Amino acid sequence: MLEAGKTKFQIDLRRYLREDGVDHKLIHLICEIAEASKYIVNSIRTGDLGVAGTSNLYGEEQLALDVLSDRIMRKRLAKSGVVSNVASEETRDIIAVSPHCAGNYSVAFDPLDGSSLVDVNLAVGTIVSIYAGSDLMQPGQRQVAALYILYGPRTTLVYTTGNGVHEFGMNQLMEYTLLRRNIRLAPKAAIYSPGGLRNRYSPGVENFVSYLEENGAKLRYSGGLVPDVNQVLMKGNGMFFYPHLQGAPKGKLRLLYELNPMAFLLEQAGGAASNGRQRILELQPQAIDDCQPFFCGCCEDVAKAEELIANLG
Ligand SMILES: O=P(O)(O)OC[C@H]1O[C@](O)(COP(=O)(O)O)[C@@H](O)[C@@H]1O
Ligand SMILES: [Mg+2]
Ligand SMILES: [Mg+2]
Repeated sequence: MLEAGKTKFQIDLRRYLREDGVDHKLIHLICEIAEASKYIVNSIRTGDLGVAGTSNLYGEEQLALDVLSDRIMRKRLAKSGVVSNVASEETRDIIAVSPHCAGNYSVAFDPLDGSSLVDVNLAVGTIVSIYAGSDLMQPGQRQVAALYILYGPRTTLVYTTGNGVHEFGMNQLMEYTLLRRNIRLAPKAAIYSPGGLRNRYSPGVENFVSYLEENGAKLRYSGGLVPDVNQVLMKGNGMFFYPHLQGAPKGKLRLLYELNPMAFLLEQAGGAASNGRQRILELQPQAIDDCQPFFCGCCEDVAKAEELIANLG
């Protein structure tokens, strides 16, 4: 297997996917998404950082960057020739591209995750979930691939096709080359990222925070799902949660666009992801805008969160 830094040449994403035995249409799709990200990163670096004057399905004000990133992704996917249906956090319905083409894939995505961090110049991302065929309303365990792109000081792409989790970095030529293969999580967290308002936590979640702190876990929270989950994965010993809250029993994060792809990646790294009562990847989505509480990261801590929530709520 190819190793970063152990060969004379950089190993690029397409070559790595081929070596990984990934279906050629899926390779094409992932590489098209990687291409789209070059335009998104350019927009983030130099584009309009203001509001678009519109709102999305969740009633949230859209940034010009939300709208632009969504358009960049949708155009690229529509022209890829291998996509049946797409669903985006920024659009109201599933959009049919070529719904009846056999052998195609369907894609759900969050084009710009962490919009509230744009004005303060913190890291943001794009999250992508891929299914074979045309059905996007399936439990996440049927995903064939998931990935995110992190627009931080460096741009990185982290993917799984069900054969481990691999990280690529964008080089000076804007090509993605291998940084780390087979990223793994330890069983227990040394850092934790708690989302949502703490004074609205349930007793179970409040106890979970105490448990993490008593076990020496340090607070590390940016407010962006992609950088926060990336930190859990790359440090290999973290816990992220955005729980059910008083007044918001389903939390804030979206099953199709955010939780399923992140859960697939975390499980592939030896971690776990739960809504506090059930494995995320087993949940049947009821609507494209379904939200769920989210507890993910090191498997022993996810199990502890489930235990405390079962006992205390
Ligand atoms: O600051 P809040 O409202 O608690 O929410 C933080 C969460 O919301 C998000 O920004 C939601 O994603 P979007 O930016 O794509 O809407 C996550 O990245 C983050 O984990
Ligand atoms: Mg998001
Ligand atoms: Mg978003």
